[in-house]
Amino acid sequence: MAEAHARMQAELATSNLSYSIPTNEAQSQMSPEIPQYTQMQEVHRNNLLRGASSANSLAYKALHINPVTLSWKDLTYDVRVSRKNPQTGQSEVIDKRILDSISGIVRPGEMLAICGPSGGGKTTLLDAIAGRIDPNRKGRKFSGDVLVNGYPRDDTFSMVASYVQQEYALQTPFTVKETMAYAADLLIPHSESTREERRMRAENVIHVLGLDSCNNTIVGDVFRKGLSGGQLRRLSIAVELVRNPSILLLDEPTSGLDSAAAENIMGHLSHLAKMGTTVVCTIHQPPSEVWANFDKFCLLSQGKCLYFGAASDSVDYFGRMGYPCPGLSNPADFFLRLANTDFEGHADIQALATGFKTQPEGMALAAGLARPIDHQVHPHKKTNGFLVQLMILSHRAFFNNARNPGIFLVRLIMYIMLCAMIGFMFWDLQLGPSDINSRITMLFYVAAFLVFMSVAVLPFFIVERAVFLRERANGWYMVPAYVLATFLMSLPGLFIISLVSTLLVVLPSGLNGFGVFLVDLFLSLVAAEAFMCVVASVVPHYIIGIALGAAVYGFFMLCEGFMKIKDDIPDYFIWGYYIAFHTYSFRAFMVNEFEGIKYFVNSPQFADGKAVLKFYNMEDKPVWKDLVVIAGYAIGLQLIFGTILQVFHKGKR
Ligand SMILES: Nc1ncnc2c1ncn2[C@@H]1O[C@H](COP(=O)(O)OP(=O)(O)OP(=O)(O)O)[C@@H](O)[C@H]1O
Repeated sequence: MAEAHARMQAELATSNLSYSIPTNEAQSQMSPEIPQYTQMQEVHRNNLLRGASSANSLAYKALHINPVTLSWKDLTYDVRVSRKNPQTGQSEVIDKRILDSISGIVRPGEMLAICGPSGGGKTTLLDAIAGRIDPNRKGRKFSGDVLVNGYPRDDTFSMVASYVQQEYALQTPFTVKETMAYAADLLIPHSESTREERRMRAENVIHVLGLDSCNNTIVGDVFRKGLSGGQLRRLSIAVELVRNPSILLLDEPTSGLDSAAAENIMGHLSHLAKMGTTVVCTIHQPPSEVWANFDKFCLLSQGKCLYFGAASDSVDYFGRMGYPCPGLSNPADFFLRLANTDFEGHADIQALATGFKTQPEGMALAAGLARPIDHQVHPHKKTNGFLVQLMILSHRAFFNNARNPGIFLVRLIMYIMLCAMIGFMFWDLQLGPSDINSRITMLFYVAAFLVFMSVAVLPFFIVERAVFLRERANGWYMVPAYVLATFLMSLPGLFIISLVSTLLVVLPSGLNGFGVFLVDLFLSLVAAEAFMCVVASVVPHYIIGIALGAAVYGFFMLCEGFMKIKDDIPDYFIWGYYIAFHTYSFRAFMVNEFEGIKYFVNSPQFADGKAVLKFYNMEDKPVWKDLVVIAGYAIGLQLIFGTILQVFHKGKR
């Protein structure tokens, strides 16, 4: 027990935020709103601690949550869309109302479910609460206030709140334990915690979400089976819990799960709420077991609020409004049928939305919003510095690359197979006329096709992008730290691929200049990978990215000075010759190979290597300059990649 207390103390000491935590005395002076929370929390805490042998109880206690009341007033969101006018048949541009003056309040210890039919506005409302809607985008109009303990939400919101999105975005090669360890290392300031304390925090969250049994199971991907859907969902929640957020926002936490898994997750969320977390989740159609967990319920349809209040009062409310819920039926199913305007039998949405404001429940909401909040929270930003972030992200990126078969192993095998074929095809080249052709075509193939194969990594970069987006939107780290870490940690794998490829190509064929060949291939692959990063950051789907990458590389191959020598390239394509990094890569391979060849045997056209270079407009082109240009491309493309992430990938829509 003493050990458990020490563990809890350590947990509290590593709290990421400093809040004014209400004392018992302060709590007793709180408004009538608060005792409901504190008593409930206390009872729940005591119940959990009574069975103190359970690891879960201690873990819950160690999750010391600071109370935050989240409220929103009159959130209205219009989007400009074009549609066909049903009367005239002409297309017209209209302002579509996605959210129509939505208000609500959730207090610590409460779990709010935002329900409604598909397209009702649930995700938009959650995004609006979380500040994930960009009000400055063209064609959008957004108004209304979101308040944290009565104060306008500001940029410290990401320190108090965590958002768990619907799609899983986790790095696939890591186990639950490793994923949580990285989350703790990134989110908990190292200046205020020891490594041991961060590990303890991670372990506690693992206990809280019941993930102990799969502690050593990997997330999994197309190559390897890993966690189940329910476990993935819980891990997605767990990584955001590691910094003890006071507010937890979840978009469809049960989507795609069977009813047992859904019930299990909602049970965990309900526990978290009872411990003081303010929980808001969207949910499409909760089964009755899940419905039982909700304290508050909000029903949306066509962006309008049909009900906001205690879940337990909703059946009575709709009965009063003329829609009695049939006995023995799941209230959530009944409400969804009322709100779903796609099918027959729905309620009069406008009448319900207008009527709500005049009913006692609507007036209680308005009164709750007007009342001052008694508990205070003063979050201030406390994050790790650039170097600490760089160190952790580099560590994570290194092992992610090394263990992700799609990023390293599969590519290494592809390169080994292809380069072995090249080696055997061009075995022991001599100095005859046909060998001149063989050397040139081989170097073109290496410069063009080995670079082209970097397209294969794109789908994995798209998966990585989703992880980055989630983490950045939740304020995990700075973009430059992420870009630099991923860039630096891609280098060892690319060097191994380049070295193995060079060994398999240069040694069997007897090409010249092993060292320069290796450096040229390595830098070309680094530039190619940087280009793929840029492509991955701009395309909506990996298939479009592969098509785009293939098209650009195909064009660069055409322009690199082999298919047509530089002087013969038409003027309208000559820019392609200059911008393609393939040009510099191919030229460096050629100069490295031919500059040292003093003669050819029986070759009337080319007396020596220099004559070949002259024919290809490559004479007097120092290799080092081309290598510097390729390195410049790699760095420049990484800078473009970082700028795109910084400016366009803020997690707002
Ligand atoms: N930027 C936008 N431009 C046009 N329409 C939009 C935009 N954002 C949201 N919408 C529309 O607003 C409506 C609400 O979308 P939202 O994703 O919030 O619904 P939802 O209730 O979460 O649905 P689901 O349960 O299917 O996820 C939909 O009809 C959607 O097409």
